[in-house]
Amino acid sequence: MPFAIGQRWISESENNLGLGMITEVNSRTVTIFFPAADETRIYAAGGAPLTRVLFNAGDTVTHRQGWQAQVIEITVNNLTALYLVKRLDNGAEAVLKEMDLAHQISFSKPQDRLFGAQIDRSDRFALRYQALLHQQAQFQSPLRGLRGIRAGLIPHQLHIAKEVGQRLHPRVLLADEVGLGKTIEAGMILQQQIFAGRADRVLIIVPETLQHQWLLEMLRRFNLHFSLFDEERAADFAATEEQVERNPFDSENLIICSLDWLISQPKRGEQALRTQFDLLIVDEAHHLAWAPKAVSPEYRLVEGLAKRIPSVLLLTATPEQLGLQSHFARLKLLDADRFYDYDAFVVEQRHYRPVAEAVQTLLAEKPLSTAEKNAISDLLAEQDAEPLFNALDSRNEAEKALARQELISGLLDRHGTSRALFRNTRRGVKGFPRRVYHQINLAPPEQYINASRLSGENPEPLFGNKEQGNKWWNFDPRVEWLITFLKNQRHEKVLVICRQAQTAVQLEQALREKEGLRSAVFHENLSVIERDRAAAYFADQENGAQVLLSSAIGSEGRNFQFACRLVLFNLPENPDLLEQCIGRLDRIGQQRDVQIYALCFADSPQRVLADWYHQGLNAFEETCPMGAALFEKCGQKLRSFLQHPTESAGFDRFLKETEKLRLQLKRELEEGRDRLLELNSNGGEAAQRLAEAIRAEDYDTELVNFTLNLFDVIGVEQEDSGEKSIVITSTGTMLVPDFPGLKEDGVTVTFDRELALAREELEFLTWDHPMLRNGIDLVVSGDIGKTAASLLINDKLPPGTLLLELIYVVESQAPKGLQLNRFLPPTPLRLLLDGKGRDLAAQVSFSRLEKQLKPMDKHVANKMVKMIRPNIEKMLVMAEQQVAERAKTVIAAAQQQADSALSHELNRLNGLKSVNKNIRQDEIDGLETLRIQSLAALAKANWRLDSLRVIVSNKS
Ligand SMILES: Nc1ncnc2c1ncn2[C@@H]1O[C@H](COP(=O)(O)OP(=O)(O)OP(=O)(O)O)[C@@H](O)[C@H]1O
Repeated sequence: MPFAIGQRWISESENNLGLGMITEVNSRTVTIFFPAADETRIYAAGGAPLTRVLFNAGDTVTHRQGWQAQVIEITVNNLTALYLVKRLDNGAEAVLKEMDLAHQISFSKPQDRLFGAQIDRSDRFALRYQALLHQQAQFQSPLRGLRGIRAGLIPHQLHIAKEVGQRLHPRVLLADEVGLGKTIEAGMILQQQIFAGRADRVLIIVPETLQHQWLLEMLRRFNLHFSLFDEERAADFAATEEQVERNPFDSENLIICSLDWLISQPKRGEQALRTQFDLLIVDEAHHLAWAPKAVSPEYRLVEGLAKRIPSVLLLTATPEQLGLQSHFARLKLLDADRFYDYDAFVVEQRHYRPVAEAVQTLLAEKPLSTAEKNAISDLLAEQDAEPLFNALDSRNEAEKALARQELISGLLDRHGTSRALFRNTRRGVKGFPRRVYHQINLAPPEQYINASRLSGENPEPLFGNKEQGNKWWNFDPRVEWLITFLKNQRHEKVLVICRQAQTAVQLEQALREKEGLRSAVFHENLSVIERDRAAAYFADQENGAQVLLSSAIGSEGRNFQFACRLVLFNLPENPDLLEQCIGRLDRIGQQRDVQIYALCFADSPQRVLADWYHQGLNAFEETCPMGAALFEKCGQKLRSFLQHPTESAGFDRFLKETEKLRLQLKRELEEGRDRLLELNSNGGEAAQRLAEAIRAEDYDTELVNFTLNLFDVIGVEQEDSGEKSIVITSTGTMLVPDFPGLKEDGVTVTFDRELALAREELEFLTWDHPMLRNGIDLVVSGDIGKTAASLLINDKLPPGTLLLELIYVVESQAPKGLQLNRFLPPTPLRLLLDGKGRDLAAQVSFSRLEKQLKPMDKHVANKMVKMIRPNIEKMLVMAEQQVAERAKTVIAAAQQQADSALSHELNRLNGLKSVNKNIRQDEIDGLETLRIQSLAALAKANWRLDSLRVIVSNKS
């Protein structure tokens, strides 16, 4: 092509110079200036490594002033081009001279890049294809959001997380017994929702004492960076002279704040209500008290939020702590349609047994008796159970299993609280240590007797302000006992729980002054930072405090399983609080038996309570799920014994009665409600298999190879640091200025879960890690590897045989809210065409071909592409025709999958509506609209050429 001044060309060997302009031409040389790089090159006119840039009608071009336009027509005048264009900014038509084109140029279509001399390396093309395949696999993987957490693989947690995390808008109460990992479950649900694009904005509301713990857990285990909001932070958004007041909750996407703060500062609660969040988590949700005539402000606030926020997770280990009504009210927050009438709920609770039995038979894969079939038909009155019974008799095992599963989930859904409530118990989760109870009976000091103060459960506050000799810690034998106990166990960490902050503070002083014992205190009058500092001081194994003296607030949520000795200086006032206290130590990760010491004075209310807890409820040595119910039932009698602790008549009988009631309730719960809940909550064998599947993916060679290759191709330096970890650092020669997650001074990464658990400073790499997800994104959304040219060394092919390897991507560009990636993620389709347009992809796999390829010199590649451009263009047309069929099949399968998944959900809701008149029609309509919109969007799904490689054969 002849050169002329003003023409635009690009360098074939130095793409980064941008779009050059010919400034001088003579018979021997051509001079070209590259304004973007401010460089001039002079080439021999004959063999200049330059490619002419000409646009065609329909292409988008950029003017050097920055505006963009679409080419309508091109005319060439005196060897330079004039483009008639339509501006994209204002729609006006204009003439754009070639020399006025922007100096930076980047072709995005692979064929434009190929013909525009922007040919990339073959290894980058391969990386791009692998990245596309992995991206697709990750979108479809059932393990997404579950496998990347820095945590052990515990089946019941994984089961709940998977079951709930994949729902469109999960609204559930996570009520595992204390210390079984509700925080981890909530985090995994959240992670899946984030990955699915369903949750961007998340609000976590927790008690003040747990804010930092949540902040750390989210970061450490899930790589989620939350921001902590309190009054100080919110005050930054106050109105100034220049600005009106802004809503602080609009300023971040992931927010943690305390319930106490939102309640004490009603304005903040209102601001939270005015912000749109996608997901709400409320920890220690038993604080949301509700009674018909006494709705707590906490409940009211969360009720308001739960009405606006589509996904809600409530967490509590003791759901019935404030009574069954409050429990029901909380379930109502989650699903007002399912929990619409308290009386009906109470009746329903009594009728779990036949449901549990029917489910049990189905689970055991035993044939159903006629009576059982009748019972099921009654229970599932709204639907015809007959076809499912017939399917159970079928010979087709898969059909049978499906029918069984449908019956079970139908029964659980409609007649249990199961869809909204998950509860695992220690009984169902193996590997917990024992709890050993020690009742320490002490003689009461005279002061307490004389002052007739034994009628109070904690006498010591009355002796806190007395003159020195009469201060309680100078005569209370519990102090001496504690000192001796601590001295005898110098190397053991001990958690001491008192009822009041004052007791903890005074005890600290006494231990320090009397024996120089180091202790940390933890109570409500300390700031949040001071509390965290105290907890950290206690946790420090080398230089930390031997003992943590805590008021009752230390009994919630905290992780103290590194200690195994609990001293109850005062006894908690109800069985659920007692369980919360013991749960600080008796939690996942506890390696030793938990030793519980209750300090009691003879004939004191504390002694009465201790005996009732121990002999009546057995609540020290075992969890007592029926504790709250028994406390309600026996409360009055218990109070009378507490008021008259010296009158023992009838007390033994009362203890026996309580025990009898407990055993009876236990049996009922185990056969009925709890059995059902557990069946639904622990996931059985499927959960074990899930854990196994994730374990098998840890250290997966595909993952390791891809990651190392990614680092390699991008130019990230890797150094093996032994012990299954690698140090990676950025270099000045990386393909991109920044690699996601790579810090300036490097990062140490590992693929080993155990190592990552033991060494928190290491990044635990899985397909879910941001470094991989963003790294994949970096490759597939950019231009890396969009084109390549390679030599195929194969003696069987005639030299010069041309093959074109094309990667198309089928995708749907629908609004994010439809979350179509679950049905149709960007899906790569590979074609390998020969000159006649035959697709050899099925015969010659990517990896097989890859092994026979050799890189081609860039200069040679550009020359070759120029020469064979007409052939390539013909093959591109043939490829377009061939890919269409395959892409349509992919789209049709996605449509079918979407239809069946969304129709299933719709049928479920319709089914529920027939037993529950309160199911809102608008909810059903909403789901139907979603189904229609999703199918319509999928019908518009399209495909595009993503990348291509020119391959020419040669002899070895
Ligand atoms: N899968 C896991 N791998 C490692 N540690 C875990 C795992 N699950 C839970 N833990 C640890 O066990 C302890 C209890 O977990 P978590 O705090 O989530 O329980 P919880 O049910 O919320 O407890 P609580 O009822 O006290 O609020 C924590 O220290 C947590 O880090």
